[in-house]
Amino acid sequence: MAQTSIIFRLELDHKKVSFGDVAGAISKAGGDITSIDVIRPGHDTSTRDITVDLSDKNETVMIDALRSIDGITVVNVSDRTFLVHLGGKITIQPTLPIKNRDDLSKVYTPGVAKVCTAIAENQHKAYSLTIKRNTVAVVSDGTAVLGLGDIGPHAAAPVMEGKAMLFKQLAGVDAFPICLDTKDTEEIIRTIKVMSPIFGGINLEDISSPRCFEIESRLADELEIPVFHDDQHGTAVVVIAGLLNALKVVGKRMENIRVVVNGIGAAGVSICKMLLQAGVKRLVPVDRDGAIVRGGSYEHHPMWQWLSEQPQVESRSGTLKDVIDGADVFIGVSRARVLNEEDVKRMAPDSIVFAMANPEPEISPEEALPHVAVFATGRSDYPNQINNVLVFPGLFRGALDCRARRINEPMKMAAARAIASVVSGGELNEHYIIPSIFNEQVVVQVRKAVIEAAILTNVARRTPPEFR
Ligand SMILES: NC(=O)c1ccc[n+]([C@@H]2O[C@H](COP(=O)([O-])OP(=O)(O)OC[C@H]3O[C@@H](n4cnc5c(N)ncnc54)[C@H](O)[C@@H]3O)[C@@H](O)[C@H]2O)c1
Ligand SMILES: O=C(O)C[C@H](O)C(=O)O
Ligand SMILES: [Mg+2]
Repeated sequence: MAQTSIIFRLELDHKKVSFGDVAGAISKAGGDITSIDVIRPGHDTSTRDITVDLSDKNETVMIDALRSIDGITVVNVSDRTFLVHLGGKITIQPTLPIKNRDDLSKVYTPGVAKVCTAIAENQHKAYSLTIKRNTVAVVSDGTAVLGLGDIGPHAAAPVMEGKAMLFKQLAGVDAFPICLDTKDTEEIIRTIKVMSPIFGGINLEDISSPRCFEIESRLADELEIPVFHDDQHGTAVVVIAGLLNALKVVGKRMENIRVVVNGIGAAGVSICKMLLQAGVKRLVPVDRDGAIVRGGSYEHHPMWQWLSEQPQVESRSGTLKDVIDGADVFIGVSRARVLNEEDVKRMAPDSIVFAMANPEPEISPEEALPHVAVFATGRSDYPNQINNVLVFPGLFRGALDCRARRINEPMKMAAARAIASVVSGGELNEHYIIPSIFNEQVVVQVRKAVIEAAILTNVARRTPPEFR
């Protein structure tokens, strides 16, 4: 169940209640007190901020329980998650101060004109003389935000700001969130193209399928900077990394496993493609209407049509509940709670379940864990977090540092292997198949692997000194 952290500001009338009564009521309503701050001490009454961890569902129960006690006044309730978003999560800062007219004349007119002219004469100088060398646009139209669906560009912003924070903190990449108020494929392509001169790369985010496929492939072809749809390829890369290690834990091989992928949207299509590249021979892609089968007809969806033409895709039709029977691996990038305990029980022995829908996985750990050998989700509050945040910071760090023209398949596979390799043989076990995002080796290794692959495949336009 999802946990949340709430701060209750309470005024206590000491003639009627003791702090012990408050603590007892909180615990009875299912909360854990994690901190207590005395805001106003007093003999007769006092005000305290009590931080409580509780399940999402218990919040109103808790408020009612506290209000019902004579002597407690609930002054305010604040959700700590909202508090960290107040005013947005990133800011822009100059790299040097402007202290006097001399400084001003260099960073701004008239001095700046010389620099502009230099770039006009040689456009490549934009990489050394502007923010282009280190800046990525994180672009969404708000149509497939996490698993929340089409919630619009304003509501998408907290996720895009979050991605920008992660880019900066983990890899030193300056990323700017851009939420577009259009769902029109051509308009999105055109908008990104016209704003591209200032950016060194484009990270597309939470754009629903199937539009995301055309938007990405057109931009990748038409722009000279890397364009990467995070939900497709970031997810596929991290899934392959997790699977490489999970297979070692259970002692199975890519060539022998039967894999069910549920949710053949942005993430699912790219995961299927990368599984095939990694050597999977039995693949069952499943969407809302059941399995996508070899020999089927999916004219309305070119990527599903492509999948149905692959020899490794099974021809047996059925619903998720049918095809899960005997599967070695389940990868969910669909919706919350589409699997239950009975379903995972019917998988092959030593099964692997990656339930990656956000914010609620396809099956909860409580239900899955007793029946599977390896379990992972996309969330930071459970073990084995398989999330594309392990990929995009290091991947763009590498792509920017070697000025890659694009991000190709060998670069993605190299990134997957690099992430997997951060967990050493001695550390690897069913609860630790994927490194933490706070493991500094992740960005270091992904960057290195991506640059090496870019140089080998001739998409690098610069060789960083340590690779010469
Ligand atoms: N952990 C991660 O790093 C990570 C990365 C990307 C996406 N995700 C999650 O994966 C999910 C899908 O993301 P996306 O960007 O691919 O979205 P998307 O909208 O492109 O695709 C979702 C697909 O799931 C299908 N679907 C919906 N309900 C289904 C059901 N009950 N059974 C089978 N298929 C169903 C839809 O028809 C669609 O094809 C979201 O919950 C998202 O948060 C997680
Ligand atoms: O944003 C995340 O946490 C992962 C992924 O990009 C998603 O859309 O769920
Ligand atoms: Mg996303």
